[in-house]
Amino acid sequence: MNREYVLVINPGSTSTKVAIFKNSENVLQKNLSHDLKELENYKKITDQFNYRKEIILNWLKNEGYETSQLKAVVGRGGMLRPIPSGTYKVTDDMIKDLNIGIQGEHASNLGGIIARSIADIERIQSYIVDPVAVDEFEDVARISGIPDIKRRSLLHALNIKAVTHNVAKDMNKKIDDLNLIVAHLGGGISVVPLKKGKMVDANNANEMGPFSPERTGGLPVGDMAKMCFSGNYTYSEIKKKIRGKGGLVAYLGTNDTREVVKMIEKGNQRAKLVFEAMGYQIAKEIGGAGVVLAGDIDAIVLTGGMAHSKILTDYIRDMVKFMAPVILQPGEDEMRALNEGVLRVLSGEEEAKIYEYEVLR
Ligand SMILES: Nc1ncnc2c1ncn2[C@@H]1O[C@H](COP(=O)(O)OP(=O)(O)OP(=O)(O)O)[C@@H](O)[C@H]1O
Ligand SMILES: CCCC(=O)O
Repeated sequence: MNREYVLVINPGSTSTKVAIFKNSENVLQKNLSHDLKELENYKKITDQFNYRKEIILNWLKNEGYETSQLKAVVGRGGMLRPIPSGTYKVTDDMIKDLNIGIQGEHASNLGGIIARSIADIERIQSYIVDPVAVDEFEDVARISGIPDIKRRSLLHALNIKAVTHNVAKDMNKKIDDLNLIVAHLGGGISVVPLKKGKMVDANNANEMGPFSPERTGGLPVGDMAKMCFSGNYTYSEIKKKIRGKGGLVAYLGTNDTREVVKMIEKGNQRAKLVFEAMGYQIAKEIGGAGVVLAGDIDAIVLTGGMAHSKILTDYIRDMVKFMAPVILQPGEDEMRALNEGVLRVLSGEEEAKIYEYEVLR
């Protein structure tokens, strides 16, 4: 049988996106939703490995495909040690770090693990592309204010890099010639200054920066420390408050921006205030990113699911347009970006990186 397809796997917190590509053509794509009750049975995200893998293999079979038709498998890569941008072969040390969650737990840690396991059935190559741990920070961005804690580069690297390539192409420029600010506005928010194509700083969507549909972003640290030691919460409850149950969902009971917009349209003043506060914090973060670029900014790009929301993008645009033109690239095309990372390697345009040789610190 001809091996002509690349299987793309992108695990999210409650679903796994899967796609089959034939060269650049997306032949089939599906969002496989998972039973939340089932997911709650697993202590760690990586414990969901077998459960999600079986669902993916069943989907493949039900759609009439065999693993023997695959030439490669690629997964969204996770919270690895800091590494440069690129396409990586999934290797043993990488699997170890994904399983431990060396920089924390994240659904994308499952991407490489599942990709490797399905690829091993056929003895074909598995890859990850531009994982959330891509690190192009300048050293000055790593200092937090307390020596025990470092500011870390954890960001929506895959979509941000893909969007940067799109914008550069539209502007007929090379990414190395551009200074951009890209704000990925999804379930989590990454605001990133790109200096000549390099992501030299970022807010770390899990811990800092603006609040988002389901995350708190940065908080007043004194009050947070008090809350942690109040005796009212376990560590795991606090973590859930910060990521999963923080942000829009904490104030308004939904993490769906479309629902919030409906509330505002019906005259809900609290929804309006909270939504504007999110826009305000995003715009402020963009302002900070502009300072990182010393005001030399070619464009500000708004991307991710929430960039579909006109009311939000209009609000942000009004606040930041004095800095540079604002470009909208709503949604994300991570599946295509993952496939393209593999195609660049298979065509010989780029060499696959080896994690063990690339770890930065
Ligand atoms: N057409 C739309 N209009 C307005 N908001 C939208 C639209 N589509 C998605 N969103 C909002 O975008 C947010 C989720 O964005 P997205 O789908 O990019 O996130 P995700 O993939 O779940 O998480 P992340 O981007 O952090 O990895 C939700 O609040 C959702 O309601
Ligand atoms: C850690 C950056 C990616 C995400 O927030 O999901």
